[in-house]
Amino acid sequence: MKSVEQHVSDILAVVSRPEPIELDLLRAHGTVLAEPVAAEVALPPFDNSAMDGYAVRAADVAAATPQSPVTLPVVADIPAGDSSVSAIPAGCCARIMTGAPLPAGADAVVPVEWTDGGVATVSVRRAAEPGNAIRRAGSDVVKGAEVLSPGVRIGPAEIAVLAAVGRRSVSVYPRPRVVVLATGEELVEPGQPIGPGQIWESNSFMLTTAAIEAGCEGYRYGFVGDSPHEVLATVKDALAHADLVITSGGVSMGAYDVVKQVLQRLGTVRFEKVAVQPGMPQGYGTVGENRVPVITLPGNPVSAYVSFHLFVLPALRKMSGLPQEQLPSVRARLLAPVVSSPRGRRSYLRAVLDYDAAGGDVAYTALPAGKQGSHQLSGLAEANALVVVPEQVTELPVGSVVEALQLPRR
Ligand SMILES: Nc1nc2c(c(=O)[nH]1)N[C@H]1C(S)=C(S)[C@@H](COP(=O)(O)OP(=O)(O)OC[C@H]3O[C@@H](n4cnc5c(N)ncnc54)[C@H](O)[C@@H]3O)O[C@H]1N2
Ligand code: MOO
Ligand SMILES: [Mg+2]
Repeated sequence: MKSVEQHVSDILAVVSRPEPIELDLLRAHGTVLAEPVAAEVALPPFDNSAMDGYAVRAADVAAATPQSPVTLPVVADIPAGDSSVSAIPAGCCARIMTGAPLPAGADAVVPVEWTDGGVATVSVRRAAEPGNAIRRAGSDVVKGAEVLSPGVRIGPAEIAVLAAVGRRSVSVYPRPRVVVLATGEELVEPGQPIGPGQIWESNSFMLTTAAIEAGCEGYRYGFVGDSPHEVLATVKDALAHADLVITSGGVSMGAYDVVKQVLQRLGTVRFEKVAVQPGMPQGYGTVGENRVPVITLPGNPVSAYVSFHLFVLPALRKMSGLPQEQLPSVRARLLAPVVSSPRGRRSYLRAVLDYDAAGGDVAYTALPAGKQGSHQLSGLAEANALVVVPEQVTELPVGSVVEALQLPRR
């Protein structure tokens, strides 16, 4: 059987990072930056006041105390955005607001709270050190400095930085369009009644939303039955709209597992067994004239979920322009035993990971969440981690220290 690592690297070989596009700032939210961004001007661009108060020469108010305040004439009023006051003479001051340009001649700002708030003259009760309440030009960013590097995901903080350096649009990698198609004759749309032998379809909903949470455009193509004709027609149609097609179901040994036969006809897709539990039957390749990458996941719901995190996420990262990165991994102490894990396959058990302040160098506990069968979905919602049981390990007592992969936060 093939290793998990080999399967990830095989999948990464069939997907590629797209050419960057220019997007308006708000549309760029959630995408990955494709260019280094530098500040064209210093930030702040000019010396300015950090407080509402009076721009003074520190020397003029050096003797001010509550008992003997210093009174100065107010020769100008400087709101934010007003650069008309170029300088103040010695022995005078200007009323100034937060963010307003500091006039030449002034070297300190006295907050209004230290004064009587006068308009024509002001009485200052406290001395200000030179530089008090002044934000110097370039004290945030010097001119020409790189403020963002390529490969970062653009969230609100990055948007703030981009806007603050004057960018209205940026070069980013387009969000991958991920089309999800489930297969299975037994499937029924949720909301419709189910008959004997039928179940409600869930994988395409899970996979579509997981792709969206990973920053992609996710399209649920719904599901098709197990007729080769139907699967073929639907996959062909999906290809026109996809940078990646994810299928669920129909990849194991069953007589009606048609995904295999259909995709082999449409392109170069390999179907293999990966040494993992759950998620053993896997496929990947490219299909159609445009060689659209396809990843075929097993139909068992938990297998599809775990496979998404192990095999699809790395592909989505590459296609999004992100650097490769594993799920965050911590060491945790098991709160319940692992009774049996298949020899030769690495198990991923969904678990509840908790911080353990008393744990010393093992700072987490992990409690396997619910029943662990590939069809047993119910424990998934409470799980926030996958506990890794290595290939050669078949059981683990309570208290064993294990590796736990943290699932993306919701
Ligand atoms: N003889 C063998 N049988 C099976 C093997 C094997 O090696 N030899 N592997 C087992 C393993 S492991 C898995 S995992 C599954 C994979 O099956 P398929 O990918 O072929 O998926 P299906 O047969 O279509 O369905 C499996 C299971 O999952 C349910 N399912 C499928 N799609 C959905 C969906 N969209 N929403 C909810 N549930 C879904 C389906 O009803 C089946 O119960 O094969 C084992 N068998
Ligand atoms: O490998 Mo399957 O995913 O055990 O159910
Ligand atoms: Mg099957």
